[in-house]
Amino acid sequence: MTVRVGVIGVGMIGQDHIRRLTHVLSGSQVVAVTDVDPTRAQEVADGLQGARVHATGQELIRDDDVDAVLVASWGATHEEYVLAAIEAGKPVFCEKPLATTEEACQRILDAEVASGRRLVMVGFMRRYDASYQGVKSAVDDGAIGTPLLMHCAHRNPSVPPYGFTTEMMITDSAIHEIDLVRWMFGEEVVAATVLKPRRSSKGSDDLHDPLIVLLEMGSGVLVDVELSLNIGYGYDIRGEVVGESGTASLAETAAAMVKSDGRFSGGVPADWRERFIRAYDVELQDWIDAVATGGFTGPSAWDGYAAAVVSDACLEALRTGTRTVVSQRERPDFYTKS
Ligand SMILES: NC(=O)C1=CN([C@@H]2O[C@H](COP(=O)(O)OP(=O)(O)OC[C@H]3O[C@@H](n4cnc5c(N)ncnc54)[C@H](O)[C@@H]3O)[C@@H](O)[C@H]2O)C=CC1
Ligand SMILES: O=C1[C@@H](O)[C@H](O)[C@@H](O)[C@H](O)[C@H]1O
Repeated sequence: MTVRVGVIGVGMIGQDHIRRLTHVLSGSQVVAVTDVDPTRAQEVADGLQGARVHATGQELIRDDDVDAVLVASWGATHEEYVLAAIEAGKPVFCEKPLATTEEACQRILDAEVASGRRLVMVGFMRRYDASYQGVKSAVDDGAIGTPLLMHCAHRNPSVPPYGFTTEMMITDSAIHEIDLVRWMFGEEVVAATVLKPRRSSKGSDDLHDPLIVLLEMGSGVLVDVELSLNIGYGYDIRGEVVGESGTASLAETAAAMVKSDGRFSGGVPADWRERFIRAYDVELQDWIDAVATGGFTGPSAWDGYAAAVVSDACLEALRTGTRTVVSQRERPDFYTKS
């Protein structure tokens, strides 16, 4: 079966996912697109054979020729599309974040549970990255003993000078580490603290860049996340778990290390598209395969909700400068199989 996909939001990642669905992966075809920028939607459709442009996301979701929906519009718009897809009984891949508030995520959970079918997958692609999977294997196998700490760095070369706020450093960027550590350690984050180091002059005046986020896991594992969103030199994602008897770290990602003239050097990825290119491929193929067989896979709406709750606690910690306890609702049995 070829899964006929409709894409809502055809900006950077929407177009990148369309490229992989069309040219890299198997079993799917992009048959419809929409965007609040109709010119952009038309340009993207023009590059696809026979894809139609819908005036709205709601219209695209109702299209009988669309089997499954991919949401890649701005975070605050995700809720209405995910809810509409659930109502239409269509599988939906939603880019992170699932929604921007805990309340919005709760509405999605309630709707999905009421529908009786697992339809939502959230785009936390780091779970599909081979290097993160290697670190997780070392943790799970006991190769480094009981885990105690994790150090993470999330460095973007730059973010737009307008429109990218300090809060988005949490909701848009740190949300990846928030999901990652829940997956890595198989437990929940119970408290969060956000520290504001000396401010970089490279970001806009109202951006407090960098930040340090401290996440306390239920078992006592402490995670520190450095968020530097105007680091300049490239897109650099780092992670190291410290255990009682060893450490496990993400490897460097350069394809080659060149040694010459008494020096060594290797490339740093330009952006998330380059760094996680394989992870996005594997993630979306996994989704297409699950949709084709009527099953479900990957990070669930519950994972999206759990990350949002922690993200909200981080925002509170950022506002108040204090350690903030995370409290989440009881996990419905519906999500036990994840
Ligand atoms: N998993 C990952 O590593 C990444 C995930 N993302 C996520 O993907 C989403 C999109 O991000 P980008 O592509 O970077 O942004 P973008 O700004 O490049 O693209 C978003 C597109 O959505 C359109 N749009 C906005 N509101 C809409 C609405 N109500 N209905 C239809 N279209 C709408 C915009 O016109 C734009 O074309 C965000 O949720 C972001 O957090 C983005 C980059 C990487
Ligand atoms: O999701 C992403 C962006 O939206 C976000 O702005 C970046 O900081 C992340 O590294 C990238 O993966």
